[in-house]
Amino acid sequence: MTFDYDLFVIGAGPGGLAAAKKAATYGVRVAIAEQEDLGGTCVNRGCVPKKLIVYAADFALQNKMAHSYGWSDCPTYFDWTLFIKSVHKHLDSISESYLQQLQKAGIEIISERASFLDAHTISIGGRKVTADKILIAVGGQPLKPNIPGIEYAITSREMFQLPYLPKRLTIIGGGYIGVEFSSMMHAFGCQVTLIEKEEMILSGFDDDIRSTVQQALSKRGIKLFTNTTIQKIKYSEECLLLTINSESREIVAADTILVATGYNPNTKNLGLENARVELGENGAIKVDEENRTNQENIFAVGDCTSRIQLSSVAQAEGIAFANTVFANKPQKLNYDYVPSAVFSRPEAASVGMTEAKAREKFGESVKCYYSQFQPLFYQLTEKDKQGSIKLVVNGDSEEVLGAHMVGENAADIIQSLGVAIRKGVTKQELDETIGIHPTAGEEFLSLN
Ligand SMILES: Cc1cc2nc3c(=O)[nH]c(=O)nc-3n(C[C@H](O)[C@H](O)[C@H](O)COP(=O)(O)OP(=O)(O)OC[C@H]3O[C@@H](n4cnc5c(N)ncnc54)[C@H](O)[C@@H]3O)c2cc1C
Ligand SMILES: NC(=O)c1ccc[n+]([C@@H]2O[C@H](COP(=O)([O-])OP(=O)(O)OC[C@H]3O[C@@H](n4cnc5c(N)ncnc54)[C@H](O)[C@@H]3O)[C@@H](O)[C@H]2O)c1
Repeated sequence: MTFDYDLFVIGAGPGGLAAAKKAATYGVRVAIAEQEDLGGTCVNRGCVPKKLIVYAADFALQNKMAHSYGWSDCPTYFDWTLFIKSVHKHLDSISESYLQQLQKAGIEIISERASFLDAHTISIGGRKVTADKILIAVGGQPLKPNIPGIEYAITSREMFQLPYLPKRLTIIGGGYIGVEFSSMMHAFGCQVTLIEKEEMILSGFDDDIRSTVQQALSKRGIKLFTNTTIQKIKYSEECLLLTINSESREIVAADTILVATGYNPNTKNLGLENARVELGENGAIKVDEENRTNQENIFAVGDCTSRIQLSSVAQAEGIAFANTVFANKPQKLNYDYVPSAVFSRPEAASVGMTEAKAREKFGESVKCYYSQFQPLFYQLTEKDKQGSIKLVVNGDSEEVLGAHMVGENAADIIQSLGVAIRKGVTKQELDETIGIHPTAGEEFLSLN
């Protein structure tokens, strides 16, 4: 049987784009369908605009300290509307550059929503196309909990479209998105309340990292409610009123409510039943280690598989898929050492096992090295700004199992350290390494 394409990719986020581009280098005839802008969540309403807002917020934090560094205080004004316009202009230019890259690679771009008619046939823009292999890379979308009045809350998607900064912002969910936005928006002068249902924010991270970030956010003036959920949200002329289910049963007033309680796979109305593709929990596409679904010719990568919902992971899965299927270079990803960072202030980053996970696996032989330090940058001014680092080590082999950090440049430091940890570096080898002084990263080389 002949097909219109060798590979049809649904979704042009980091996963779909990486797979399409890699497959095209192997001489494969590729088409990619995208219903919105090229680049997916990451470029258009995730990592990239988020990091630009982090940079904008850093100016506010640095301005506060500038007088300690000899700069005279002068009035400053932050124009959110102007700033967010220039962010979107930049995002458009990234989408445009993807368009050129895809065209140059000979990949056909179809700017429509795609859905399955059967395992080899896709319906798109009122026509049918066929493909030998199909890759599902449709990402996810924000999950809104079932709370009366939740329709008044916005998601991270709308945060990037805010026409002006709210005076009072309440965030439901103290995970990656909630913590990052609470930190950025507080720096711009918003009164931020963060509500988390667990005992501590940032579930999944090492407990020492969670508590350091939590204390730092509180110290900066973010109002935190943990062990707390929302009973209802009520609209009033002046504001939105949240009734919270905590010991105090307080009512919190907000101008804007951001809900950031997780991401669900985008697998509804995709016609997956027509192709008989099996779904798992919360509609995640079930795949094996080579990203193959239960259908021999259909694969899935990225957030829609709900493995690790990060851009770098989606991208790596896309490349591994193309190498395995089109270049006869079978590639399975190792998910044990995926580094990740929370771009709050202070920044937090992690690679490898948390102390709790390591103890679960290796028991009492696990050794942990923990230190809090005062980053030089803050030493002229805010005396209580603490960085913290932690190494989790297998006591028998001395192998480093995990590294965790809160503080300036944590993401970059952990990323580099991740290479050594993945290669099995021992605590002794770290101790023997000469660092760069004065930096925060050198703290990892002298832990005792
Ligand atoms: C606010 C925020 C901040 C984030 N920050 C970071 C960060 O700093 N670092 C990090 O690593 N990750 C971050 N992430 C996560 C990251 O954005 C995702 O993990 C990543 O984008 C997943 O890539 P993907 O290719 O699986 O899906 P997506 O990027 O979601 O792309 C899927 C694409 O498929 C398209 N699509 C869906 N259905 C169809 C259809 N039927 N037909 C055609 N097209 C379709 C969608 O329009 C979308 O463009 C962040 C996420 C958010 C929301
Ligand atoms: N820097 C980054 O890499 C980055 C940044 C943003 C998002 N992301 C990705 O996007 C995904 C989605 O982010 P997210 O922050 O929405 O999800 P998340 O899973 O990181 O956090 C959700 C939080 O909401 C809490 N929660 C759930 N229901 C609640 C309720 N009813 N009331 C109060 N709290 C509740 C959970 O306990 C959890 O702490 C993440 O899993 C991450 O993979 C990554």
